[in-house]
Amino acid sequence: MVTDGSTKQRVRPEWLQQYELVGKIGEGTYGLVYLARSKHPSHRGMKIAIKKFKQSKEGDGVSPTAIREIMLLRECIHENIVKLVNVHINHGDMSLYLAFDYAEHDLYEIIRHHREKLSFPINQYTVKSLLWQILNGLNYLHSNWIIHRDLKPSNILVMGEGDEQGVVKIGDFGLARIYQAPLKPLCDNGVVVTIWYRAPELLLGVKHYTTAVDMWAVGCIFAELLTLKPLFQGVEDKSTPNPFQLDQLDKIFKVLGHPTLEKWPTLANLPHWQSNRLLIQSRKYDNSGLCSIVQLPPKSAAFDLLSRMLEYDPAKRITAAQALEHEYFRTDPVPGRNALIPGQPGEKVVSYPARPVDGFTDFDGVSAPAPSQLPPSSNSMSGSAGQVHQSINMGMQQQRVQNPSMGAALSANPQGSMHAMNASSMFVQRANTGGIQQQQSQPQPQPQQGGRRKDQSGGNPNYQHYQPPNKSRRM
Ligand SMILES: Nc1ncnc2c1ncn2[C@@H]1O[C@H](COP(=O)(O)OP(=O)(O)OP(=O)(O)O)[C@@H](O)[C@H]1O
Repeated sequence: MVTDGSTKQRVRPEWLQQYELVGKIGEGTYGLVYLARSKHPSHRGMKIAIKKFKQSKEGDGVSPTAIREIMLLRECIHENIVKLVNVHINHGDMSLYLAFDYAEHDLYEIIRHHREKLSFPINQYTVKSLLWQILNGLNYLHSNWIIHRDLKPSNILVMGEGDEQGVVKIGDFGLARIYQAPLKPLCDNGVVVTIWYRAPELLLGVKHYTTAVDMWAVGCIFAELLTLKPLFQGVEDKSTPNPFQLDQLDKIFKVLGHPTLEKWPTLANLPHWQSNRLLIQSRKYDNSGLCSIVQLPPKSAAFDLLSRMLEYDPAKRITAAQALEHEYFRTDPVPGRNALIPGQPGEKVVSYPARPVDGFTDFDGVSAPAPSQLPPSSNSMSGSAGQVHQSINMGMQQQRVQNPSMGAALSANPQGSMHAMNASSMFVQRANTGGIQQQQSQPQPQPQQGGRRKDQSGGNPNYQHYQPPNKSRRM
């Protein structure tokens, strides 16, 4: 127990005492992300990202989305997939906390840094290494029947200083699911891929997702790495629950031309193609052409790979496994493990900024007073979490208060319901999960080392006003 000097007592969950909470680093659809440091003697000071999931709307505890994320993540062990190190549940409000290895960067920030602060593009070696590692992680997921479904730059994490510097980690599996029944209709889930990275078959109402939706998103990310600008920036029409998003399709068709039945025979079966064909076909485009946008020679390996990722017909779209074998990765500069170093001697080293941390927002997303205003013994975040714990579900609460451990590890049974495990086993140890075997993909990127240099300032006025869709990304 911790008292904050007021009449209200705050309970400090035991699991939270393993960490020194530093502050909030981001916010997504499903909750807030915090930076913390481990206090454990063997890895004291190690940075951890803690994702707190919002309660489900029904207020009935941990949401199915969160359960899916845990089940998937606990099984996913691969160098290019973000590592889940710990799982906690606060029984007071059934809020869920997932602790991940912390990644200092993500592609959203890296691209933004080049666009807004630097006067040069991302070097070729870095682009290639980032892309190779995204594909390597994705190939692992797809080989294990997992579709990510929400790939976008902010979900592609890149490790900062340390042994894994410059290594890509695919993050945010909140929307992914195992598709053991690949043809199971997913209408009940709604449309899930963020609109700019959304594949055309989804926009036209396809009933069954395939791994090809991820490859489309990777194509969009590849183009964005080259140009520093989202390739298809459609405006989402939020007034409709159906997946048909005309403006997004419009942006795609403007660049790639109209899809045809010749190129995409199953187009005719898509519900929103049938109902909107005349409207779509009445629009005329003087196609700007993909190669002029990305400024790649049409015969280059890079352009060939990009076009195959942006193939209209999902059945013809290149797979992650095929993409890893593409000529693009065999030609100089070959990809490496540390993506954040120059490919060639003499090329500029870029120092990407650390994530901004909002140290005054507590675990409830509520702004706390500055530390100077707090009594010496209080910890604003842990205290606050305890407060939530105390205020909800008193029956369970009283039982829990007597239990020295306020958190508990989670296990999810095959029916998807959760139960708390013995508090003494509250650390979910990946080593014990018997996770999915890592698939070997080749060629393995060659490890490369290198230092960094402070960034070069200089804005690119063309992209000053670029904003991500729906919400601001940070804080
Ligand atoms: N392991 C991590 N280490 C460091 N930062 C992370 C980590 N995981 C997520 N983040 C960052 O936290 C922010 C919010 O992430 P989150 O996954 O909750 O939302 P999102 O991907 O931005 O959006 P959405 O959840 O709506 O898809 C992002 O900037 C993301 O890069």
